[in-house]
Amino acid sequence: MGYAQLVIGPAGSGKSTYCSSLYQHCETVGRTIHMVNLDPAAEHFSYPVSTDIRELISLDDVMEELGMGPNGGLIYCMEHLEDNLDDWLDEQLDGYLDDDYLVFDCPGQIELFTHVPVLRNFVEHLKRKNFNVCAVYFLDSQFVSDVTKYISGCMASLSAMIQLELPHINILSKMDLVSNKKDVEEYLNPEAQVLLSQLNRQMAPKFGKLNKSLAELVDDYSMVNFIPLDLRKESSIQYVLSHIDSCIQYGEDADVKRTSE
Ligand SMILES: Nc1nc2c(ncn2[C@@H]2O[C@H](COP(=O)(O)OP(=O)(O)OP(=O)(O)O)[C@@H](O)[C@H]2O)c(=O)[nH]1
Repeated sequence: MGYAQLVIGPAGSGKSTYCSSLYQHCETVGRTIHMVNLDPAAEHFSYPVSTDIRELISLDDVMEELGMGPNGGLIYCMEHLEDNLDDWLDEQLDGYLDDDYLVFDCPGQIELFTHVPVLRNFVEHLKRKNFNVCAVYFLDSQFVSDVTKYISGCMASLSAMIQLELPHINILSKMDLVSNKKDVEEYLNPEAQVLLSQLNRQMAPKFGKLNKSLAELVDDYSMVNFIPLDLRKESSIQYVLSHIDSCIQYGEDADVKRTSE
């Protein structure tokens, strides 16, 4: 059994920075994790990359050789990965041991976790290879400065949840930029009534029915709640990690083995 985090979310939401801080944190506490780059456009890393999609295909090459633009090129690269799950990916995964813990740093193009099936097929492949996988969805805390932005962030996260069908954790990133923590509190576990009154305050009355449906949708999927992450604090990283670990049952098998010995 292997364990994996799939780190997803819009471009610039803080995925790679989280990966780097998580790696450092694990080093400090003496825990081994392996970082996998799934972004064919990435250039610089502040963590050691143990597996890199750019060894299979890079966005630069695709743009140069096929004359594609950055977004079409990225989808092309990811579809190429999908075509190579049984050979390239399996060869990479065979290099890891049972119980290894992988962190996949994904590209930020939103279509990859809304309607393009590449990541879903990628995840299905990992599951067949006996990995317990958790989606870790990043939303920039600046989204909670405005309820309409917040709702759009929730909708994107919901669509990733529905598309990937994985245990799913939402992270509110860049908490160091939030000066008043009280401002975000009501968004961490949002209540339909609070969202609705805020939406109605900002939007024209003709959107009343739409606002009600959106607020109820977020409330119905009570899974749409957020864990705040402040990378300046080790305790905050540890808190997020322990939530993810419990989602993928990391550590539980080891505990069972220890008790039965
Ligand atoms: N203040 C602050 N800035 C952050 C934090 N996390 C990321 N950033 C900044 O936000 C920008 C984007 O961060 P990345 O980690 O590259 O975001 P990403 O989601 O990997 O972006 P893509 O690779 O484009 O998908 C960078 O300038 C980071 O320095 C944080 O916790 N606090």
